[in-house]
Amino acid sequence: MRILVVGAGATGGYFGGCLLRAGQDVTFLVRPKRATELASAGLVIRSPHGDFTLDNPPTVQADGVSETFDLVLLSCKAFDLEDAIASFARAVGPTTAIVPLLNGMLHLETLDAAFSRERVLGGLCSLAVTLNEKREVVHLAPMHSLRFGERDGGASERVRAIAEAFAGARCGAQPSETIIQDMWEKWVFLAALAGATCVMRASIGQIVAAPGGRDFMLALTDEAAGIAKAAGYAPREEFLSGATAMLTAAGSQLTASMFRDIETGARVEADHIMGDLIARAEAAKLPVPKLRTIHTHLKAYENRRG
Ligand SMILES: NC(=O)C1=CN([C@@H]2O[C@H](COP(=O)(O)OP(=O)(O)OC[C@H]3O[C@@H](n4cnc5c(N)ncnc54)[C@H](OP(=O)(O)O)[C@@H]3O)[C@@H](O)[C@H]2O)C=CC1
Ligand SMILES: CC(C)(CO)C(=O)C(=O)O
Repeated sequence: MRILVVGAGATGGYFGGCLLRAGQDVTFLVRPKRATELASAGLVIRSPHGDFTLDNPPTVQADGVSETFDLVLLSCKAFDLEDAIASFARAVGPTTAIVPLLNGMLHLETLDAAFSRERVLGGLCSLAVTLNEKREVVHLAPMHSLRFGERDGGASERVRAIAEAFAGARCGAQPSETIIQDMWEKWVFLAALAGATCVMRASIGQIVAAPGGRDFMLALTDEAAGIAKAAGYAPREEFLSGATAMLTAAGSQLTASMFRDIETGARVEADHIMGDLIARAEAAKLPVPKLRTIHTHLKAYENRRG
């Protein structure tokens, strides 16, 4: 299977690197600066599962894309989506499957409009990963998981083929027959985690140790879960109990990637993750005051960045 990983940042570098280490036919679509970094230092991955370096990983830049691929693993941030689509459009042929790893949901519509719905699968990844000052991919905690599947549910030949490609990659990748439900649940979890850690500038453990912190986490989760329910994807009991435990765990050092981005002054996906969720609450006439405040906070941060 010919695999194009769009972006070699935190998530793309991690999952693409695991596939490449397993001997898969992987090419990274990168911009010039990242191409230079990868050519000189290789793709360096630091992980609790073991560090590894891939020297000279195969890369291509947008103007060099001339062939189609079987699988496009899309790992850009939402604010780069249009640019990324233009960059990898020529890699998409009649049978190409696109698996996006972005948080949120709105990108599915953008990808459908660009490539047609049948080429776009559902996808998500759950892990904490970042790039350090040396531009190495740093996997911050052992958890890693990647899900992909047909948006209408069920199994398919192409999903089986993708699962086979991931089989030796040792990065927690699994097919899902409920991928849209999974994506909604992840969005609920992320909205509460990113919302709280960004607005409080603190980890879950630090928030729940503060007066009202636990109640704040529960109320935020409730707001987000209500939106998922109104959209027809009420979070499952098992998900809700696991998520609530993680979002209220005493001493937890858990934060969101959006929090890490704010800490380094980087751009955030405010509209894609929080704004779109609020738009869906509005459509369902649901009051979500806490999520609204968080969105205002993120937009104010963006305004301050200029
Ligand atoms: N980091 C995490 O722990 C997690 C992140 N996510 C989600 O995954 C998505 C990706 O996040 P993350 O990996 O952290 O982001 P990063 O910023 O680390 O990586 C994104 C990469 O995409 C590249 N990119 C953007 N546009 C293009 C383009 N046109 N051509 C080639 N490369 C491009 C960027 O390249 P360049 O270096 O040139 O800017 C960058 O390297 C987000 O939606 C995020 O919310 C989900 C789970 C966990
Ligand atoms: C929910 C979480 C922490 C897991 O992947 C995430 O997606 C993020 O930090 O962006």
